[in-house]
Amino acid sequence: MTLRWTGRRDGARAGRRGGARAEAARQATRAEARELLWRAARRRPGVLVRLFAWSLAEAAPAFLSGQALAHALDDGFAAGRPATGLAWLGLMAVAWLAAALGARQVLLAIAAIVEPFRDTLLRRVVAGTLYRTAASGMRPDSAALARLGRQVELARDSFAAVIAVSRSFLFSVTGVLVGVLTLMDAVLPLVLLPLAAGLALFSASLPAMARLQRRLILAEEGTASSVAAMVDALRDVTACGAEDRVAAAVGRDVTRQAEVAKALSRLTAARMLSLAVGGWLPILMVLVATPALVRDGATAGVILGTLTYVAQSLTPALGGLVQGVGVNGVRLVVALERILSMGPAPRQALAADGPGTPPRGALLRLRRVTFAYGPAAEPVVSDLSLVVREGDHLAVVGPSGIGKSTVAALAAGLLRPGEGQVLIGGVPVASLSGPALSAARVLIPQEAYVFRGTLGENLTYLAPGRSPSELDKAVDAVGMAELAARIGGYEALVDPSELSSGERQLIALTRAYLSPARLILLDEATCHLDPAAEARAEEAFAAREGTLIVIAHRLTSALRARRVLVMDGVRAQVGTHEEMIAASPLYRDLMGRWEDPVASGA
Ligand SMILES: Nc1ncnc2c1ncn2[C@@H]1O[C@H](COP(=O)(O)OP(=O)(O)OP(=O)(O)O)[C@@H](O)[C@H]1O
Repeated sequence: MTLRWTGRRDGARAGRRGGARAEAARQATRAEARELLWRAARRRPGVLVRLFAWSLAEAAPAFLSGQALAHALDDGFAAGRPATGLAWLGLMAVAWLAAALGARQVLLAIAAIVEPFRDTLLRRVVAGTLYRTAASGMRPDSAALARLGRQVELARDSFAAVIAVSRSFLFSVTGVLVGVLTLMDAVLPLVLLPLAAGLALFSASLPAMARLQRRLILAEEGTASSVAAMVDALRDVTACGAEDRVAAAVGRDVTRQAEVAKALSRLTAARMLSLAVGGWLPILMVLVATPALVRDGATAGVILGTLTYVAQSLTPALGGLVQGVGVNGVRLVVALERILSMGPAPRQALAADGPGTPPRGALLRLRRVTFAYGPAAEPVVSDLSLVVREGDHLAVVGPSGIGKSTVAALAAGLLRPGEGQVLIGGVPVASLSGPALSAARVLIPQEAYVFRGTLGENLTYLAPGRSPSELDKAVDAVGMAELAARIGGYEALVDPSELSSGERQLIALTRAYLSPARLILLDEATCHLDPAAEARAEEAFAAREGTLIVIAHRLTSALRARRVLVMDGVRAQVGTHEEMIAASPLYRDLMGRWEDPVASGA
């Protein structure tokens, strides 16, 4: 057995690397977000064509309103031909009707783009949660799932809003500019130049606005989370007399949120300025330039038509863009970052294609393995190399949260390393198909899976076709004979809700014992058994052919193992119990505390 591990890095170097890693992760997440949005937009070209066509219909009033009013005035009412005037107004009414029809179809087309996008995100969130639950062996975090579900809804709504407003702006502005040009080309610069200036102002304020909007979303969430934590623990807070401290801590979050909101409202003034310049200045410029325009041949209708274009179409479209992109665009980016920073899509993370047959042998090799739970997170395992030979029995010990379960999940191929490689029997686990991986190793987490069915079905779940005598041997070896008799034998139905946690563990252990896998990983899989039952089960696995790795719940597991892997956060050391007592202060300390009831506080 060999081992190399640099452990978790600390200090300034780690901080710098952490910052660079976080930035790289943010860039990668953004690139992935862009790719997702782009894929969603072009997934159905037919929908895009429909969206374009109905957007034209929706923009009809933007193009026609000024023209219709100008003609209604010049050729109709001012020329004493009210019927002509009314006809032009009627044409405008038809354009509004077309726009109403178009608006409905536009909404349907946008829904056809954003709903599959939402489904993709939701599938990813649910599959990711299931995958992480399987890898960690813990209960699914339903609160986190609900939070991510809300982010998915937010992303869907914001995406829809961004498509709606940017599309509406493009079509309306094109309609207005073409309309103004056909009324009188001399008027065009009076509209176009302020519009360009307004857009430039808006673009310049956008990065700062996006930053602040992002900070506001995070601050709102921070306040909500600290208020929820306070409310949940209200009795504890009162019992400890910590009301003032907790109120001050929550107050700091509220103040932080208020400061960001104030800064954002100052920037909102800049946003209003861009709207004023791009949307209202053209009106002023047209009014001021009216005498000159009249001298150049502009009629009252041209002036009225131009003002209608600006006030009725251009200003609302610009306002929609400023509001829609400034707020919804940022919300979309933040929500996507949240969802994507959960980690890689499960399909990337799990072993998939590859040999359908399990590897020969159960030699486990971790080659310079580094793993972090999120793209920006500090690695839990860093540059770990480990060889556990066929037939070995290794116990993994270390303080809570140091990464023992993570190492077990990496060894079992449930987590894929960010760097390095895991091999079972010389074959990279990442290349094994699901069935081959299942046949090569079994990992039992704390939470044992027992389903409604017969005891025999539960025990032979990983090894169908085992004979009753084989079952008897396994049941006897692991120490569940008494339980099997109490349940009523292999044909008796098992109701998981009627079993204790320890009884469920015994069933899962016997199932693993019966499986063809030659590599067994017990991740605190005996934590609900009493010490004697735990010893019996572990000894049964140690006597079984193959390799055994035990994430120790009690330190007696280390005494039973041939080798011990001690993880202390800086280094990982491996050796026999005696070697570890001599070499590892942490191991000595753990053993000392365990053996000395006063020190251990027992
Ligand atoms: N799914 C996850 N997402 C993010 N962080 C995680 C996840 N699972 C574990 N962690 C973190 O990784 C670190 C190592 O966790 P791990 O469960 O491997 O430790 P452990 O040594 O097995 O702890 P314990 O003895 O308490 O079970 C911890 O800081 C934990 O909070």
